[in-house]
Amino acid sequence: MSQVEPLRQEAIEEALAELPGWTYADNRLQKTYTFGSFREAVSFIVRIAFEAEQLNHHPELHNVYNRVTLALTTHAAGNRVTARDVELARAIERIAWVK
Ligand SMILES: C[C@H](O)[C@H](O)[C@H]1CNC2=NC(N)=NC(=O)C2=N1
Repeated sequence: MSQVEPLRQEAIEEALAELPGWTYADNRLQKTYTFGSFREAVSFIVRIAFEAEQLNHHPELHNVYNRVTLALTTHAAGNRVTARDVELARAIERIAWVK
């Protein structure tokens, strides 16, 4: 399936141009979101969980109080960034804007 092929560096950079705050490092797309409270941060995580299940693609999640750090990579592509990670990052951006 083409979606599980690793993206070329140029494709990753193109995608990142439309994903403010996201970076590419260690074969992952990463971003840290900061909220007003722990409750908001956990709410964000729960909404991501539903989206991840819909997409059948799951982020690595790390939470400290009001911060949530996400790392996206595709296990099925040998832990490389694929179009599925870009799709999930876009979905997460939409979720982050809905308060
Ligand atoms: C069977 C199922 O499609 C796979 O296990 C899915 C589930 N979620 C996944 N999430 C991520 N991040 N990478 C995967 O390769 C992946 N594979």
